[in-house]
Amino acid sequence: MNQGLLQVKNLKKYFPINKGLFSKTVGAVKAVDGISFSILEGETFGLVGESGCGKSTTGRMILRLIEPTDGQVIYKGKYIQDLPKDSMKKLRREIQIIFQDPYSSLDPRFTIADTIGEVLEIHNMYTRKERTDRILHLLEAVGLGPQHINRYPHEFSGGQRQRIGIARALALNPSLLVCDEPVSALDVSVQAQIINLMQDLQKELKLTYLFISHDLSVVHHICDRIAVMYMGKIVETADKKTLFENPSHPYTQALLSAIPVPNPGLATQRIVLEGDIPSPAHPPTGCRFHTRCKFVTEKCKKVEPQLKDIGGSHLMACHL
Ligand SMILES: Nc1ncnc2c1ncn2[C@@H]1O[C@H](COP(=O)(O)OP(=O)(O)OP(=O)(O)O)[C@@H](O)[C@H]1O
Repeated sequence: MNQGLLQVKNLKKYFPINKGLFSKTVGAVKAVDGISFSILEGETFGLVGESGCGKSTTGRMILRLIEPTDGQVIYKGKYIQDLPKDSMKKLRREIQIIFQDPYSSLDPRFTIADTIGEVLEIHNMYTRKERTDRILHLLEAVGLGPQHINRYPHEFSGGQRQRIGIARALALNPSLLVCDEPVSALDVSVQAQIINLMQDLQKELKLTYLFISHDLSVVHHICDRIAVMYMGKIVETADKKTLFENPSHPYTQALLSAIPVPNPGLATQRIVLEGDIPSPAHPPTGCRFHTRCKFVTEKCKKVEPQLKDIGGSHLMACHL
């Protein structure tokens, strides 16, 4: 039985809002506000939603780049917030990140050999001679060649730079990759190449992906299961087929209605979301989506809906 590789339980991140000469805390941005999900070994789990809904903050807490305000992240049965420093260093090998913009995460003064070599060196992996072999092997795995090893980031195209970002993330043999909008900065044709590469690598190296994206077409390509986030909360979770064929939350329905459909016969009417996204510093009462929902009732304005199983592990948080 495939146990969850990673579990997130009631995870929260509130960023304090400080004002005035003495930086007094006057409120908080509720970036992530009590979310729970688990990721199974070998799957691609998508986290989708509009800009600012808390996707990247969730990813950063899983990597322990920032500490949660509350809740737990459990990796292979271990509570990562409780891990001592040396165990945390080992865990950092197992959970790696691929960024949206590899250019800003690659040091322009470093060649590719330096960039990947540094990661191996920090973790005391391989001897100096073995490191070069490892880097060549990684470059080959991501579709680059030995001729690239001594080149600098500016000598590569966007797609090639993302390949380098992937090679660097794979250098320590991780199990879980947090992929934070990994193809959003690329042209559509290059996006497809990178997605295909990621899928091939996943099979070959038995990787598990948390795939963060605002783009449902991309998520449709790569994800097995998907959680839809709105203002720090998960509003719906389902396997890909269920979510795309039977979206149940009005927010998911609106997001899906906005993506181009390959077969116009299947096209649904576009649902236009009313109004702007409210500020996460002052989230609406009751259901956070009620200010933009065309099915809103009095109950939605007062009572916060809980995420409930509506059948076949399809979870949804809506009063309707
Ligand atoms: N360090 C921080 N301090 C204060 N507020 C923050 C910080 N980081 C993120 N936020 C706020 O938290 C909310 C969630 O941000 P987050 O980056 O997680 O969203 P996102 O869904 O990943 O969106 P995007 O794709 O635009 O990055 C936003 O309102 C953002 O402004």
